[in-house]
Amino acid sequence: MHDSVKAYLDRYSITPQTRSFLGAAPKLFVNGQFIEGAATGTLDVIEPSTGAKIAEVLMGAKSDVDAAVAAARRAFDEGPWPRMAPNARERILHKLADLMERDARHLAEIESLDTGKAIGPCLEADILSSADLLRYMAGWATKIEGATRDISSKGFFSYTRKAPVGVVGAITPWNFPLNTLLWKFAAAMAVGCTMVVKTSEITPMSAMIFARLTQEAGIPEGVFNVVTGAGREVGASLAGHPGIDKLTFTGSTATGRAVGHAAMDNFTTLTLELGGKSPMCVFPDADLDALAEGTRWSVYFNTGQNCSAGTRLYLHKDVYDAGVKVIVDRIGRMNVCEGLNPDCDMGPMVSAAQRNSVRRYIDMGRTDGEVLMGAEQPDGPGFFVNPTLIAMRDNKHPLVQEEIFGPVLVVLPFETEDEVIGLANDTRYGLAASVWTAQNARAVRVSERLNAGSVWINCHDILDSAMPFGGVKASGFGKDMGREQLDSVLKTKAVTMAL
Ligand SMILES: NC(=O)C1=CN([C@@H]2O[C@H](COP(=O)(O)OP(=O)(O)OC[C@H]3O[C@@H](n4cnc5c(N)ncnc54)[C@H](OP(=O)(O)O)[C@@H]3O)[C@@H](O)[C@H]2O)C=CC1
Ligand SMILES: CCCCCC/C=C/C(=O)O
Repeated sequence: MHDSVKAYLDRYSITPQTRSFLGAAPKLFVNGQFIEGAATGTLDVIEPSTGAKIAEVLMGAKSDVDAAVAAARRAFDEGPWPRMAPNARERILHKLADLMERDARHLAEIESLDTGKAIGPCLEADILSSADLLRYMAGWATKIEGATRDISSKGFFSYTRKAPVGVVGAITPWNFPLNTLLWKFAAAMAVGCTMVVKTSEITPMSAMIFARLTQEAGIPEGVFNVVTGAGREVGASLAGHPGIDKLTFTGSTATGRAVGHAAMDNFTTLTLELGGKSPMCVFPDADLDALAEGTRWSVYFNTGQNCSAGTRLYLHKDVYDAGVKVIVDRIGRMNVCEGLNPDCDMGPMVSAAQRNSVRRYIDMGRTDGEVLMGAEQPDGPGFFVNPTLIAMRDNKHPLVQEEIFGPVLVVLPFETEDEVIGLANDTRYGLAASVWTAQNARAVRVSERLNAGSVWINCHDILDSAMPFGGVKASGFGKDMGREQLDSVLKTKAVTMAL
């Protein structure tokens, strides 16, 4: 391990579990075993606050995906998991949530070291919220119901029967590695599916700890499998694998399109949770302090690496200056530093490539807009980008239309309700949006007209295990979380019996 990372770890009292995990390279998890499989080599895992290598991960091969899918298939076709009493599955999932809570600090440390996340928010938003989702979905295990349909007048008795869809393939991103894995895992497990997950090669570590916890909780072998490796190899072979029954993906719109085509070639059912460029529409009567806090939580939290971040701010002209001021005051106080620092509000970007991409957008903003905050970038080996606010005029500009995935907020003025709805909906994306006003009637009216999967009123990015999440248009389709997700991991059979 590089001296700078050793010194970084020594500055904070990390758990012994984290130290020992970093000493041993994570392996693939297939059929209940940690194996090297057919891995062709390793990939360095880079710690973003120092820019130095912290671990290595195995580069799995296509044959590892085949082995993992075969294990998941056996576990589904012959194993106890889909066949056990639903309340037995429920108990195991609650035990797994207990274990996540027991090891929450360790999981948060690993997630922070892998992604650069600020440890405090990471503990809450990444780890504990994932355990909460597991408990929420565990409760559904005993509540999967079909229905009877009365066609007795024709001399028949009919009912529907819900059954687990089968083997679920999941491809997860690097911005919320464990959390998005749980977004896929919890519902699938509750109803009795089995699963193969391919994690992002940038952030593979928390899934490995989670795999150990699934063993400890008593999830049978083959039910949950993890194959690390490159997207273009492991990810592509999982997406197009004829042995999976459902593919669920979170990531970029471009990759989502490719995996979607691959899945459709096999008639594999599909959930795509893709990019966003979510608008915040702020009317003159809005609570601007709440708005500033909303931008902190949504745009700058997680260094802007959040698909539903409210990164397009439309401020009514009457509160334009006041809105900008309150945001600059609030966000300017954020502590941008290394993620393990307990006082960290915002850590570095996940990778040098992501930092460079964000800097290119900021450079564009310097030329084509007016920088109101940030933009100057810290030196040093870590992948830091300061919180940035840029005034723009042209709604068609790439800074206003493209997903930057960094701590960069663009602000534009508007005058009328119709105008802001037009501006907000003028995007290829449709993941989320928010309305900020003291008038309930206006809030509801505007929320009805915003074309997005989630609309928040006087808040942004308030997520809950019970609320479905997923977009429209180039933000994808299908839902994670909420009871709405269950249908995506179930198949419905219509049964009719002659009386
Ligand atoms: N909606 C969201 O939450 C996310 C959006 N993004 C957006 O995407 C941009 C680029 O990030 P990037 O890491 O490239 O995101 P990707 O969409 O490429 O990565 C998401 C997942 O897909 C995998 N993957 C990559 N290529 C393929 C493929 N051909 N077939 C199957 N799976 C594949 C990745 O693996 P691997 O990492 O190994 O390549 C990762 O596990 C970001 O700047 C951001 O705008 C990114 C992440 C999450
Ligand atoms: C406060 C936002 C939490 C988002 C958690 C998961 C994000 C998923 C995504 O970006 O796709």
